[in-house]
Amino acid sequence: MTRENEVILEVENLKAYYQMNYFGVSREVRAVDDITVTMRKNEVYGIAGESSSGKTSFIKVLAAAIRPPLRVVQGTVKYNFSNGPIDVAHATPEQIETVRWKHLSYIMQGSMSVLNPVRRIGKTFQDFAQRPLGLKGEAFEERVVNHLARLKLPPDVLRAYPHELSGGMRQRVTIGLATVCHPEFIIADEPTTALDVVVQKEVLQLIRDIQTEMGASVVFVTHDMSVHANVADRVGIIYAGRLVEEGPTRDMFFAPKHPYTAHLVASLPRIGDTQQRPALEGRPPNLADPPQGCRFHPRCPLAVDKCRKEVPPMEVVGPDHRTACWRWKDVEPLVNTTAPAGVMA
Ligand SMILES: Nc1ncnc2c1ncn2[C@@H]1O[C@H](COP(=O)(O)OP(=O)(O)OP(=O)(O)O)[C@@H](O)[C@H]1O
Repeated sequence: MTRENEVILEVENLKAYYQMNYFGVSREVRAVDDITVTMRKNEVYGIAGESSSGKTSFIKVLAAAIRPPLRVVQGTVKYNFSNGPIDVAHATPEQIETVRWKHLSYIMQGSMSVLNPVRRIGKTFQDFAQRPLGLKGEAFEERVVNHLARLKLPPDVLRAYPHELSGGMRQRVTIGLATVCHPEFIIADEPTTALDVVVQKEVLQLIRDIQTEMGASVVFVTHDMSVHANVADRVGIIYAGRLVEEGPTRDMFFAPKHPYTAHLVASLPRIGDTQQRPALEGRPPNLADPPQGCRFHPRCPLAVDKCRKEVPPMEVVGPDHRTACWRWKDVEPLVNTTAPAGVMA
């Protein structure tokens, strides 16, 4: 087995719910509902899906950043790190500390939420990285300055407060924090949202370069399919708390096997395309009371009686390609075969 095919993360039957109690009435939001997925060393895995589908909740569990009311109610999240295996869904805070930043790092949504507004960037680097790196004084500073240079950030950034930097610089600082310890697994939530298009491209290229250079695995979330087309090796689609399809990026764009993926892909602009794009009717379900059977059935143009009653299992439909749809053989791409921006025809 080559290093590329080695498994770094195995998620099995993961369920994570928000369990709340208001004035004696309990409510459960099934944000992550029975997800099984494997990720490999050296790969970039993109997670897509519309707002409130559970993407952030899922990667919070992967990042061992679970806080009440979110709770893991079933399943395992096992990493095979170089310092040994760990199931972060059931590990103690002390065990998670042994992998945090050095093996597993997390770029949260919105860089300002990680950067303390009243702390200089240099201090934040100390808080995050000094202990995992085991370096002090000049040796630590040299390591950080060299790393910042790779991210095209000057050393005086370390003396700045977050508000003194531009949005793009702040995002690069956040990527710097998440990568300075050379982690084996990097998790990024919407790393480019709220940045302008030019900076977006720069930040994506940076994540790609660092990933290649360090041989790390990256899982990132964005609802923007064109980002997946440009960056991901494989893409997983989440709908209403469930993984509904995953496959090599190219196959997902050219031969989707789930009607929801077909809609997401069709929403991408194509050069010279004058075709009317079919709109997806309806709204995603309430995760406190999801529909029976396939959760996509109320919006699905292919739905039959079985879809309303029985949950479709994940089926292998091609090399590295799985889908959870009773009617996957009837799914057709919704647009002509012109490649969307960034996807090689
Ligand atoms: N702290 C919370 N308490 C209760 N419910 C929550 C909480 N955070 C999220 N949820 C609910 O969990 C579900 C999944 O939300 P999540 O943020 O994971 O989705 P998402 O796909 O990341 O959305 P977005 O793209 O808008 O960030 C939604 O129904 C949301 O309302």
